[in-house]
Amino acid sequence: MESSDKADCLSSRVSRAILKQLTTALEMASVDQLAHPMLRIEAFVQDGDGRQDGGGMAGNPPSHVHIMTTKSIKSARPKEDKPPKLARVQGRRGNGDGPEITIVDSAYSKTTPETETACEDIPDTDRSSHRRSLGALRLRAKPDTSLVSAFESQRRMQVGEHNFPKRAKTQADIAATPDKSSFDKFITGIWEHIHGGVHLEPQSLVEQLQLTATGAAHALTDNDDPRLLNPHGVQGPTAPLSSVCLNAAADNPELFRSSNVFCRKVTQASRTCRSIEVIIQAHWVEQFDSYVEFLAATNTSMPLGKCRKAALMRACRDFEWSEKELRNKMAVWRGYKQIKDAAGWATLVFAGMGLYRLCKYRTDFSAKSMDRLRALRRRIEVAADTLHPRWRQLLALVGEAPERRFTGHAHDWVTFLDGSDPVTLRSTYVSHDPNFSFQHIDESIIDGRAWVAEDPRWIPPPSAALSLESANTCYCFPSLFGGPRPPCPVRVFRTSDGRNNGLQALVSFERGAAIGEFVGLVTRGLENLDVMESAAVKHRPYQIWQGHQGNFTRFVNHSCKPNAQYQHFVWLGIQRVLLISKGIEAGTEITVDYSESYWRGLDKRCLCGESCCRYSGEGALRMQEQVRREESDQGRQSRELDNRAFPGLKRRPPDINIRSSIKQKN
Ligand SMILES: C[S@@+](CC[C@H](N)C(=O)[O-])C[C@H]1O[C@@H](n2cnc3c(N)ncnc32)[C@H](O)[C@@H]1O
Repeated sequence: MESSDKADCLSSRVSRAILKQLTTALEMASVDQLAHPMLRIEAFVQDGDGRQDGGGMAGNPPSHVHIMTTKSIKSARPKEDKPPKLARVQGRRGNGDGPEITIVDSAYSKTTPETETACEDIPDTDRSSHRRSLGALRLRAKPDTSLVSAFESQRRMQVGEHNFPKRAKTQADIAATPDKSSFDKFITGIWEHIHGGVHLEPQSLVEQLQLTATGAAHALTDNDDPRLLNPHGVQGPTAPLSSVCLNAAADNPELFRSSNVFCRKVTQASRTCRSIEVIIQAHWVEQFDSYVEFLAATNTSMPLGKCRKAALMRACRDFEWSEKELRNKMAVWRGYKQIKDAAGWATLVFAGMGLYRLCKYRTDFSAKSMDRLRALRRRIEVAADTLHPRWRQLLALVGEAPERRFTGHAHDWVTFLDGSDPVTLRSTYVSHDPNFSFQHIDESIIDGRAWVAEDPRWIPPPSAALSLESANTCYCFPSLFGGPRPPCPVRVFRTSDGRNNGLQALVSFERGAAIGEFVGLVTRGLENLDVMESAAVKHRPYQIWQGHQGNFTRFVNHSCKPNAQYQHFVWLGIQRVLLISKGIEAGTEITVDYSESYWRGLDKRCLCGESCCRYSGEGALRMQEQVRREESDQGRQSRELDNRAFPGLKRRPPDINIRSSIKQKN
């Protein structure tokens, strides 16, 4: 008899014996009392060294047989009573050297007890079906492919050696998965946060309001009374939250004002908290690294990897996070540290929400990007120190010096595009003007000696009514004149081509946007100096001079292909000269066309470097010659005067003249 047949017989005998024992033990007259009786036997046969395969143990390959049978032990039933079929799985394990493992499940037997008992007498032709119906014990040399194919159309789960059980994605699954909308993500986010690691503790909020808002938020603003944060006078960290908030209706100006200030303070405080969060997290990564170094130094036999693991495990316990969670967070925090290393703490403190995304997805952490950040470092620090004088107080939390490095006005510093240390504005002028001084102003100052008590920029109402300039319809006006002007995102920088300083746009300005107003001393009669010439009323020209007073427009250079222009507008009856973008990319220099009347007869050459440059080299000389010829034309001279008086009406860009009255040498 073949070994497989022997196993079948063995299976039958064992089944019968167990069945007999079971019916006695369970005091059953017959298994027919059971609705779906099944018998399942599992047996192992292996070498006596106690090893099993698959465990990665060294030594001889295991020589064992693993036999499982799930056997129906009840006679055939009517079709409608059949229990649902179980999955039939047939698999093989082993490397071919030793006996194989065969697993066969048989759900429902059509065999009768008689056929089971007479196994030796079964004709060869019936044996395969007999074996299958028994789902019997067997040793199998090859898998029975007939079994596999018989169930190919059924749902099958597989457990691979290393895979977690999963159902393969079908093409239909992929096609049916729509992109999640932002709203769906928002809802999912709520569930994730409610069930996730968010800790909202109102009492700690009170502490934050008191400690952070009065300390750190106050650090970011100069002039507000921190007591306004707490209009109800919270005395200590244990005060209830209700005593902090404003719960009365704002039905009088004072309460409304308190509410405004309170809301602003809390908003600033949460912004400050975000800054604190990122610098602490970047700093924690530094501390983690130094703790790993400490472990490596004190345990010389411990490999660095193990030191890291030990530090991580220690941190996981203190954070009360899983290793996976901490590792994920740490990857982001390490990004913060890298950015801090390249561009300094100010970059982290003033980074927006983009910082998290950048560090989580590491979208652009190339060496080139880091070099760009390094070159920005000093420019960011100048802006941070001068516009937020107390921001460095936050650095006390990470053991850094809180003293600011760059004092004064933001434009008292000249920065370098290559990232070199900034220099003072004064130092860039003293070589040609030892008495150089510059006062930063937001509004023009009327030169009393030139204009006594009147403002030459004033436009009388009848004339204003006729003028297009009086319409005040430009959308730029609210941004420039509708409230406090925020500092303009521009920076004075040192040019590398002999034009001394220039003005750089830190953000992009869309075409038509007002960048700022040309302000300075409103005077008249100046000669041999760079001035803006204008006139609100015909035959009453005035000059705006930025020699000692002005704003950032003072540093706008000329280009023959400019990306901005000066334009007249009238605001509340006063003519203004605005610097308007023609479409400016972030990081580029802001330039205007000073106009022909500026360069005419000037013993300077234009250094704009544009291929269309009109005032340099041969072209410039030809232009100057032509200008000389034109100047002899008296009629043209008077037309020019008109144009200067009403540039907004009669001339389009360049419509304002910066005029240098330096006399022509000949
Ligand atoms: C209004 S200021 C501009 C800022 C100036 N570069 C500075 O450092 O103060 C005008 C002066 O800048 C210089 N300048 C501006 N544009 C120039 C250009 N395209 N070529 C040469 N010099 C230029 C000239 O010296 C001019 O007198």
